[in-house]
Amino acid sequence: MLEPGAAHPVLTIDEARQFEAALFGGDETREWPAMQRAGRAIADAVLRDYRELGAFPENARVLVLAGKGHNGGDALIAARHILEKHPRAKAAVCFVFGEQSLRPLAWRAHRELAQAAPERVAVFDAAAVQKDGAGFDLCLDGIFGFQFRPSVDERVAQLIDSVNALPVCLRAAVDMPSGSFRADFTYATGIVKTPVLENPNSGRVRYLDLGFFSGSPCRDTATLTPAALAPLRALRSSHTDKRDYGHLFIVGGSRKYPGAVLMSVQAALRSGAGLVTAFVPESLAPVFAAQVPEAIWHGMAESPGGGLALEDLPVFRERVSEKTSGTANATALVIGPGLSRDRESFALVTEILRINENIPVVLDADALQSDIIASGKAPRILTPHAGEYQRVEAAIPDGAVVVRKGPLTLIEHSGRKYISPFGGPVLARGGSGDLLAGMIGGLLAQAPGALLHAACRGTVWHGMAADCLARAHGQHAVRTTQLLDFLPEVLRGVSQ
Ligand SMILES: NC(=O)C1=CN([C@@H]2O[C@H](COP(=O)(O)OP(=O)(O)OC[C@H]3O[C@@H](n4cnc5c(N)ncnc54)[C@H](O)[C@@H]3O)[C@@H](O)[C@H]2O)[C@@H](O)CC1
Ligand SMILES: Nc1ncnc2c1ncn2[C@@H]1O[C@H](COP(=O)(O)OP(=O)(O)O)[C@@H](O)[C@H]1O
Repeated sequence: MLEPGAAHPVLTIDEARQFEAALFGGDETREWPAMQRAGRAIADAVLRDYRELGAFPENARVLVLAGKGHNGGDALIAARHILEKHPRAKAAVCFVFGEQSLRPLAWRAHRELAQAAPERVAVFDAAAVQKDGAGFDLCLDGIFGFQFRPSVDERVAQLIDSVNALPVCLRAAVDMPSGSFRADFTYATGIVKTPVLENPNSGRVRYLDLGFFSGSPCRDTATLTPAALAPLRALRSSHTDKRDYGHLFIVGGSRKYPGAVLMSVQAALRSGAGLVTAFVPESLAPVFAAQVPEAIWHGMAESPGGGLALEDLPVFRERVSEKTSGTANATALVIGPGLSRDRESFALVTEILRINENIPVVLDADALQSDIIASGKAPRILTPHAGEYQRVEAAIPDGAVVVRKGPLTLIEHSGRKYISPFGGPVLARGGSGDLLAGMIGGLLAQAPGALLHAACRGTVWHGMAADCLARAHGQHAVRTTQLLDFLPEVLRGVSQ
């Protein structure tokens, strides 16, 4: 179990309906403040995410697609906040079912928007939206909420299709994309509902915590929150030294993929681990030591293929058992980054997994092979991407923590699932996974009994740092390892 607040439940539509009925009892005086909070949270999140594109344009054109109910109200309130922050921005509001169809709270939200910026808000009918060749900087989709039941009527479907075809820099859906609306981001207000996670039109799912939940989630599926990082934000105890922060051993690298293990080591060093020792092919060790002197580099005999040879197994065995700086040996292992598919290296790591079954291990990349993941009994975290997951799925041992990486990373353990609503396509470049493995390993080395915590915390931290990177420099012209420079910012809450 994670600490309270680190994960909030993901609910089915029926559960969410019951939950909201219990929370608000259909009482508009209680619903209105929640709608205000949702609208503000959407505005803040949209403007923050927009930074991945650059500055929000001074003369931004914002298209608001408002349905009849709460989602329309949330979108209208969000538009008001955006216009208040950007005094030259304009909103085109399309009441998809007509202005007269608005329910009381959505109507109130509309009135407040119109009063806040009367000369900058225009009502567009569907035809005006469809004809708008100039396009929009931002579109807020608040047509349907989770009360929506397919199917969408023909007229609305056509409007959504034409909005999909318009030039729009960022498409944001409130709570759930309406029909076929293709969102770049979906902002789940207060509750993440299961269909959002399955909808291919959701884009990136952002959870906006409106304070509905406290305590530990009692559901099988939960969404991780920034509170998962809380322990990393605390001051370290004064009477400590490096021996108190774990010793991570990383095994990997090959002549074919030298860089992957170097990236894992760099990430592990940034995760707070006291000591990091890397076991790499001997031809690589001196170069790596010159680049990253904080790690202890151990050159191992090389196989003819340029991987780690089996011959140095006794050396590794000795290093695992000996004391370093008077402290215990390795407190966690990471095996796999850049290992390559060398038979000897596979044999070596299979044996390494049998040396000490008390040391928890992260198995990544090429170490994700059925025979390897089944070797030994040490507690383990597996970090497969979709292709690797397919390769090893049938062999995953009971009790393993599995970090299923992808656009929406899912962490599975003992029948529970935790999703990470952080990170984005800026991570779609070689090395992102190597960094994640190093971070999870470094966290695990510091708390070797807490596998689930290390997996969740590492994934959240990595994803949030990726978001900061993309906001600072965009998604395109960056290098994977730049993510590491944003790890402190995530913990210290600077300009997120
Ligand atoms: N700079 C470097 O040295 C880098 C080295 N790398 C190393 O490259 C080796 C091979 O890694 P691969 O990840 O290509 O693994 P594999 O070649 O084992 O991929 C297995 C299967 O998964 C598919 N696949 C690959 N990436 C995927 C993704 N992100 N999502 C879904 N399916 C995916 C592939 O098409 C393939 O069918 C590993 O040793 C890895 O550590 C990579 O980490 C990239 C950076
Ligand atoms: N489109 C995306 N959105 C969010 N995260 C992504 C996206 N693409 C990749 N990632 C993340 O980047 C990492 C890639 O890992 P992996 O595929 O193992 O790459 P590598 O080749 O660098 O080891 C994972 O953490 C994955 O979740």
